[in-house]
Amino acid sequence: MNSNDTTQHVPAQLIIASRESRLAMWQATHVRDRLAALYPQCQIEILGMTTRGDQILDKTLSKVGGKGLFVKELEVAMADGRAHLAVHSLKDVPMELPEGFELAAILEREDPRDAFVSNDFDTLAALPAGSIVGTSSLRRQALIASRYPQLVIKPLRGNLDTRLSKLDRGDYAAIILAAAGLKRLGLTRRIRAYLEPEDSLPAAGQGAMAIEILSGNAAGFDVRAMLAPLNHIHTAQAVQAERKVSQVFGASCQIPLAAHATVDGDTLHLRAMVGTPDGRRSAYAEASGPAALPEAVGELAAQKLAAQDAEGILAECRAAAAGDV
Ligand SMILES: NCc1[nH]cc(CCC(=O)O)c1CC(=O)O
Repeated sequence: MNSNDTTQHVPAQLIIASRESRLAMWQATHVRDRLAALYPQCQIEILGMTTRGDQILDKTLSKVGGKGLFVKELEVAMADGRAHLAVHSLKDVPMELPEGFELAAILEREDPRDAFVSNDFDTLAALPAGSIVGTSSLRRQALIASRYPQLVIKPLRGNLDTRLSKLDRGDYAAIILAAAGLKRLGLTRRIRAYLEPEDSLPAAGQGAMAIEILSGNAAGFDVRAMLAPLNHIHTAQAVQAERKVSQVFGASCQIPLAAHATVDGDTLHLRAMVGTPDGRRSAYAEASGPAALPEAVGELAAQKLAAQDAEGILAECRAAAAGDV
């Protein structure tokens, strides 16, 4: 057999585990359609599931256990043989996956920027003093606190539709959301302004989708090889560099941390930031290097942050989080 001939390995059925939010379902459907085009003989289905992260709507995620809450149930479904792959927003995937799981493909990134969404105002700068801005991201909170100290930040949880309805009923003057989610759901018209990476450096992995699988050929066929055509090399390199920075600082949702990379030919450019939630202290670094060695570029940026007392900043974050309970 020719090694390029994968047809013999294609199973009759493939099951995709997904959260049930509209964005998660859009993403899972996108993956299903692309796989269906590649493997017309395979029947592909989506198994929708509610995760603990979806159920907890009243607290800031950082206080209830962080990102893992959105992926655990999907991993259990794969381990039980109820699904072969899981589609995630990469931003929600913890840096360290549980033993036995791996990311098999990273899809081409959508717009990585944060978006300013408001019914009455055009930009953050246009908001009157005392305006309430909704975000539950410590990274976005730190940015707003440092640049717009006259604004009041209030937590905002729930899926995209829930967040938009809280804005529409007047709980907030404006909210900050990832542009990627709004664009995927056809809600681009809700975006009043984009926060450029210079002003609001995106979170590691923002705008990218990841496909997680069980390592090895647990199901008796090579899922990883089937997903390989969906992997977007430049996005994969960029997010590896970004996630390295997060990993070095043991990032949980409790740290305002941003990392954003772009790949230009063979070169990867990475920008990274850590700060305190009150926006008073931050460290910022840039690093460039071979796109083929993304983790090395990530480590270089992390070293530059460390040289600006990133550890001291993180210690302050931990103290703030502990004092908050
Ligand atoms: N934390 C929730 C989350 N995870 C991924 C996205 C948006 C889509 C993406 O970044 O791929 C969002 C919503 C948001 O931050 O506004």
